Amino acid sequence: MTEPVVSLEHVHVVHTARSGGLIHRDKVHALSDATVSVRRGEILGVVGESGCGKSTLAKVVVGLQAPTSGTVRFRGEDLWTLPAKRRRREAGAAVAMVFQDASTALNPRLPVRRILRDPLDVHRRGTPRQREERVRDLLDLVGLPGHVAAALPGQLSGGQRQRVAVARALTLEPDVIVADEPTSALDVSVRAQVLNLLLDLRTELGLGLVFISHDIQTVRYLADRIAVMYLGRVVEEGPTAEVAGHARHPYTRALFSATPSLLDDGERIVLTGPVPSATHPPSGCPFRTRCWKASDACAAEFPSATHAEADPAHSWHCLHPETPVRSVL
Ligand SMILES: Nc1ncnc2c1ncn2[C@@H]1O[C@H](COP(=O)(O)OP(=O)(O)OP(=O)(O)O)[C@@H](O)[C@H]1O
Repeated sequence: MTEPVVSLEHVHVVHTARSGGLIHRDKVHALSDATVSVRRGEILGVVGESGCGKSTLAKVVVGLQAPTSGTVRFRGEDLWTLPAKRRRREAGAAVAMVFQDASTALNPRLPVRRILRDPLDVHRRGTPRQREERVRDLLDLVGLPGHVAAALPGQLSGGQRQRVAVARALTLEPDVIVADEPTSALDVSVRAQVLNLLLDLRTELGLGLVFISHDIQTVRYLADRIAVMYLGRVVEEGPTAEVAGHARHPYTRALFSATPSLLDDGERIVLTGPVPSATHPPSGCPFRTRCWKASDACAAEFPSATHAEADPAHSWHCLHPETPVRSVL
């Protein structure tokens, strides 16, 4: 297997949030002990409810968010031990981000040509003529006609704008793109086009993709591997067919029970009770307060990873895992 482009090893991100005036500060555990990696040519889907830490994970993967503890490696190098200038250069060259809403992520006053040229100018890539050619190639790559170069973002449709955002992310030829809910602001009719564009780019360029979404069906369609997050923790991870078809963590099972497939038994699990706060997460397994299988032992500590015998790439953190449901076909 190839070396990961980015790998997170036991990464924690703790934010300090003010509450009750200047004196009192709460610690928000946005990401706890995350160990994930992404390689060229593979699509890692990250799923979980709102506030579970998906965007924080995305920012760590692109090098925008420093870990409070743990290690972030870019092509094997410990990113946050590098001097700031070099860190930005390494991160900028390896990974780029596509944000949720291109209408706010793209400068509305700049024509598309300038939006796409800017990173090339800043990083002094090629001659002015080569940069112009690169702009044309980028538009072509994302399926946009050349005349779009002269348009302002506001003159484009939502789908075209998101294609420009993807082109911008590709400008410096990254190995991996992180897409944080890239289609949620789009009409349903154009969502599939943007998703298929991402799939095509993976094939054509051997690009790696971290695809973050709360839409499980989309992640299932797109991803080779899935990481399931709950309250800052990755609770299950593995190949898509294993995680979606033979979920072992009760939370994953509940999440996927809403999207039946031939592989599951069709039982719908409805979670009750509020999602606990990331400021005061429950001790041990954070899911235990909503879990129908929780025992006293679950409050003691977060369970270490168990790996599936059939496929060690499939792992989960649970003391009372689900029995895998096998296909009846
Ligand atoms: N800068 C910050 N300061 C304080 N708390 C933060 C900050 N950024 C994120 N958080 C908190 O960290 C937790 C994880 O947030 P994050 O945005 O990563 O979740 P998410 O899964 O991406 O949510 P959503 O799907 O709603 O975007 C949340 O409780 C959030 O309120």
